[in-house]
Amino acid sequence: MEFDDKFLLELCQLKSNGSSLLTLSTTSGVEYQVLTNSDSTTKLIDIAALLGKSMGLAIVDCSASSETIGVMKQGVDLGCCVVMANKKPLTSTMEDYDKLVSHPRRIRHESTVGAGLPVIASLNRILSSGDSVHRIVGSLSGTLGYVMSEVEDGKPLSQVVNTPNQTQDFCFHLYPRDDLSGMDVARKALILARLLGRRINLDSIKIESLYPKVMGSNVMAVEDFLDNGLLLLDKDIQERVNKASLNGNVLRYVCVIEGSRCEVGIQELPKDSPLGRLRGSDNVYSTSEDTASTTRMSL
Ligand SMILES: NC(=O)C1=CN([C@@H]2O[C@H](COP(=O)(O)OP(=O)(O)OC[C@H]3O[C@@H](n4cnc5c(N)ncnc54)[C@H](OP(=O)(O)O)[C@@H]3O)[C@@H](O)[C@H]2O)C=CC1
Ligand SMILES: N[C@@H](CC=O)C(=O)O
Repeated sequence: MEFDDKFLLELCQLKSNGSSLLTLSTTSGVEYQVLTNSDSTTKLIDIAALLGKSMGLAIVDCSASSETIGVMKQGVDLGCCVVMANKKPLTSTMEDYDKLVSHPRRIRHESTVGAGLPVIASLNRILSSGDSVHRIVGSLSGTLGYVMSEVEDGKPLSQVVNTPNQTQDFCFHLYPRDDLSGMDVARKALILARLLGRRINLDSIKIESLYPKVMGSNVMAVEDFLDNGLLLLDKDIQERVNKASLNGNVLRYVCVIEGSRCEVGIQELPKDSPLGRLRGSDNVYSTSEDTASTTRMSL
């Protein structure tokens, strides 16, 4: 069935208001069904069993949930193709990862790293040509890129996070700490490291969070974090920005993968470097194919 523009617009408006798709009630006349998680899992598996092997049915995971891991793995077993924007299945255990990538021609997850940049395709191309990748450096979070640009322009972090943003294609909504903890970038780093053949888990990655553990989601409610917690961070980040600026540098949230090193965190970088020149939510990704960094690909 094809959804018409009116219906799709209603869906977009619902999500822009921060509501759940489960609350959908449309006047567009389109026939649709809203399924709870357990209903949708059962239906999906039934359909996958029917069409997976015979038609190469593709299951698409556009959630940000860990709950989809089981169904994606069953889909693979039932002969389906799997397509993911969701990073969580690919950053679960090595056992889950091995299952998901067990048929390389049947998995695609281009937007898990670099959003619209063809990062995964380019990296796979280099690796399948037989070249090895020595180093990856990138600014891989549109959200943290935007935050760093805004604090560089003198805005307090609390204001940047709390102000709805009209010009960017994201906003801090229900889970601001997914990005601010560095966890979302760490997941991207893990996906890249595993593509390079590293058999590591999330806990092997050194992650710098923009807030202390006492402001974590298991300690502080999201409203408290947004209204009070962030205010406590403003001074420190502004001091770091000013210190970098005195050296002619800027702060960027950077992912580095090299040898056994895999880390994500704030780095002070020259203003005129590829990452230093970034503004707003743009991403930059660069690989070096030899230790001297003379053979390089940048996106
Ligand atoms: N936004 C971006 O620019 C980019 C996003 N991504 C990735 O794409 C994914 C989606 O991002 P985004 O659209 O911003 O995230 P949202 O949180 O806005 O949307 C996630 C959707 O998934 C639904 N959902 C959550 N859990 C389940 C489940 N168990 N089964 C079925 N559906 C579920 C949610 O339902 P409900 O409506 O009920 O909450 C919601 O509609 C994320 O993994 C993100 O990291 C990747 C690249 C860029
Ligand atoms: N949170 C990411 C988007 C989804 O992966 C970003 O800020 O780039």
